[in-house]
Amino acid sequence: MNDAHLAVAPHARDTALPLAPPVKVSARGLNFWYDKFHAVKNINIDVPANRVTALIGPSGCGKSTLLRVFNRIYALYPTLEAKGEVLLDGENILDPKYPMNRLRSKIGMVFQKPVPFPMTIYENVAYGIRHHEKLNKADLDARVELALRQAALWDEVKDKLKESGLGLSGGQQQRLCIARAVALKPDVLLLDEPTSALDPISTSRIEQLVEELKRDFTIMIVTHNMQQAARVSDFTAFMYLGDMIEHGPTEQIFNNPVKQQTEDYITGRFG
Ligand SMILES: Nc1ncnc2c1ncn2[C@@H]1O[C@H](COP(=O)(O)OP(=O)(O)OP(=O)(O)O)[C@@H](O)[C@H]1O
Repeated sequence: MNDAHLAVAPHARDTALPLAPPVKVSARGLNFWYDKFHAVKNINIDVPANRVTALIGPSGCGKSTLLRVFNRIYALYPTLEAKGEVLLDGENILDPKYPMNRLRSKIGMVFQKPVPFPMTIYENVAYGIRHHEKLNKADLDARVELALRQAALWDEVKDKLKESGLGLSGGQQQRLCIARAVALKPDVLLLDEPTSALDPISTSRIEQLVEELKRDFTIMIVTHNMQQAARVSDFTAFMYLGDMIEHGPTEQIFNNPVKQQTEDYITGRFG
């Protein structure tokens, strides 16, 4: 990949959106260890509300690890440790006193491989809602429909809600996983290489969807694909060996990076 000046999506300069969006999530002095391995090093970043922030960098640089720390997934494993803060609207979600249930409803995550639950399409979406809220049947139906619409899947599945989610195509399954995540009305959506298992048409569908979803959610996306980062994100952070080398508006990172390492990566000199 040798294109130093990737096309940056026009939405990055969208004048309909305010120029300086408020900060939704901030990492402050964030470090993470897999046992003794220091995988994420002293990260400080502000993630703007209702924008897409892409994490890029060569394989093993810590992108997915950082994303998962934002969802405190590591807390399930005793040898994993995070230090520092992740502030969501000013509250530290890494504080063990911050309830996990609340965290799961505020920060949704979608993984690389679509993994629907082995249940109906309807239940895939309703399951999480029921866990967090008590709704009557009509309200639950409405929430399931809304989530499937937000995930741009409703028209394709509205006549087969009682069929298994596993019967959908890969791209549809990934949109079902997105519906499952947005159904809880989270503030933040974390997308970990959401298109890497998908064909080009499904990939472009999801990219289009990400553009629509940022009206309602703050989005962080890990991607291997620099063109994808340039297409979908408003802000980009470049990581290398656990450090965040540089972050800023996507247009600046791709066209006018400050650090030599960023330029080398963007221009395909390493990685
Ligand atoms: N469960 C684990 N136990 C120990 N080390 C791990 C574990 N998961 C990841 N690592 C290490 O942490 C570092 C960061 O990994 P991570 O998966 O976050 O990188 P990445 O930038 O997302 O890579 P990729 O683009 O290849 O997915 C790597 O050196 C990796 O080997």
